[in-house]
Amino acid sequence: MGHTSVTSPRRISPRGSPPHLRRTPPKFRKVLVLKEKRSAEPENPVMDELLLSSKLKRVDSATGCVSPRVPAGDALPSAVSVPRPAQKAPKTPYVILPACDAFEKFRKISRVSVDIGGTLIKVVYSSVMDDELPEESLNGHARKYAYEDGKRVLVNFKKFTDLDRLIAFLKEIWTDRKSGDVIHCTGGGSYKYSEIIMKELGVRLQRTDEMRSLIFGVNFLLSTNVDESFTYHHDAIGINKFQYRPIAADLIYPFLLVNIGTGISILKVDSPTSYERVGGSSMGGGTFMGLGSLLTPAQNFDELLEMANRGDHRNVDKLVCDIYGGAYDELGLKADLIAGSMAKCNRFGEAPMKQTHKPEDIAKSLLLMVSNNIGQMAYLYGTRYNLKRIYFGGYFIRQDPITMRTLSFAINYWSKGEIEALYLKHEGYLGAMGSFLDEDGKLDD
Ligand SMILES: Nc1ncnc2c1ncn2[C@@H]1O[C@H](COP(=O)(O)OP(=O)(O)O)[C@@H](O)[C@H]1O
Ligand SMILES: CC(C)(COP(=O)(O)O)[C@@H](O)C(=O)NCCC(=O)O
Repeated sequence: MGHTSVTSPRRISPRGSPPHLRRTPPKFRKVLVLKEKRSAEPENPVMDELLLSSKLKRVDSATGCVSPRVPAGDALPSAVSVPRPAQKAPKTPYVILPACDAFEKFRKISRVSVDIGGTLIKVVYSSVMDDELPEESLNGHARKYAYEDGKRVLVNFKKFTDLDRLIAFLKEIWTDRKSGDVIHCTGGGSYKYSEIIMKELGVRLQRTDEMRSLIFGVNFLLSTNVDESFTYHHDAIGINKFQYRPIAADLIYPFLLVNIGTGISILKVDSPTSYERVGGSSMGGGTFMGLGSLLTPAQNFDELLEMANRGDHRNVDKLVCDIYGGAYDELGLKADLIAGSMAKCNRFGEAPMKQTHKPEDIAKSLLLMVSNNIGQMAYLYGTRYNLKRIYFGGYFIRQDPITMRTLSFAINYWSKGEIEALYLKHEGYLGAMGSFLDEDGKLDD
C-alpha cells in the first residue's frame, strides 16, 4: 500500500508513513494498558470501553451527518447506549429501547437471538429493568424510555465461545420460555446446531439468512441508536481519536458493509431490503487467529492482539528501504512501506532454528497484513460501486487501534479522502441484532 507524489531524492523518512510505522504516542499507551487489564476479564470485553463511554466527540459534517440525529419520516426513535448505571442493571453491554409501539412487544415476552458463526456465538436478548436509571445517564436524549409502570426494555449483548455455555446461559436467563416460543437464530450454526438447540431449550428455531441479518442489524443500529457509528483518527489525542458520526435516516444509504468475522463478506447496501453480497475473502479474523496461534505462543485472541500492539513489524517485514536502500520514488513508494509481509522470516539456507523472531513482532506483522489487505479490498469495492461510506463490522475489529488505523489509512489514502471508513459500537453483533428483529424468519420444527 502507498503511493504519494514523493519527488525528493531517495531518503528514509517517517513523514507521511503508513500508520503502522509511527510509534504509539505515550498518552495512548495508557489507554492500551487499560485495555489489557480489561481484556483479562471475560465478562468485560474491550468493546465495553466505547459502549460505556459517554465522552466520544460528536462531529457534524458537510456530508450530511447531523448532531444530534433527527429521525425522519416513519423512522424508529433512537435507542440510547448508557454508561453502566449503578443499580440492578446488567453487567454486560446493553441499550435501552425507547418506550414506543414498535418495541412494546419486547416488554411482554422475552426475545432471544443467537448468531452462531465460524468462531464466536453472539447473543442479543431483551430484558425488562425495574429500577430507575440515574437521570443524567439519559441526558441529551429527549425521548421517553420508561413505560407508565416505570419499566424499561433493554436489549443485551453477550458473546460465547462454546455452545454448551450458551445453552446453560439461555436456560438461566430465559426462564419464562414455553414450548411454542421461538429462538431467533442466524449464522452457519443456525443450520448445524438447530436440533441440539431446539432439544435443549424446548423451543422452536426461527432462522434468518446471515446476510439479511447483517443488513437488518446495521440498519437498526444506524437508524435508531444515537452515536452508533464513529470514525477513528489515530493522530488525535486521547478520546478525540474516536469521533461520533451520527447520520440522518434519509442519508444512510447507499454504503458498503465489510463484515470481518472468521471470513469476510462484503455487501453493497442500497436500502434495508435491497442489498447484494458483492464479494468476500477467506483472509479474515480466522486467519489472524489461526496463523497467530501457529506462529506465536498466544493462548487466545486477546493475548494475540495485545502482543501485536507491543510488536515492531519492521523486524519481520521487508520494507521498501530493505530492498531499495530508500524510497522507490519513481513509483511513489516510501522507504518505510511494507514491501513483503514477514519476508524477513525466510529461513531457507540458514542453519535450522538459527533465526529467531519475537512473537510480538510476528503478531504485529500478521495484524497489519490482514488489515491492510482488507482495507485495500474494501477500497476497491467501494470505488467499484461508487460508495462514499464503508462501515466495518465483525468481531475481528474489537475497536483495536492498529486495526482501525490501518483500515482507515488504507481507505483514506487510496481514495484520496473521498471515501470514509466508519466503525460501529456493536460491530460484532450486527447479525444477532438483525435476527433479533426479523419477524419473518423461517421456522424449524
Ligand atoms: N474473544 C475472542 N475470541 C475469539 N475470536 C475473537 C475474539 N475477539 C475477537 N475475535 C475475532 O473475531 C473473529 C470472529 O468474528 P465474528 O464476527 O464473531 O465472526 P464469526 O461469526 O465467524 O464467528 C475471530 O476470528 C477473531 O479474529
Ligand atoms: C462463509 C461466511 C459467510 C461465514 O460467515 P462468518 O462465520 O465468517 O461470519 C464467511 O466466512 C465468508 O464470507 N467467507 C469468505 C468466503 C469467500 O471467499 O467469499
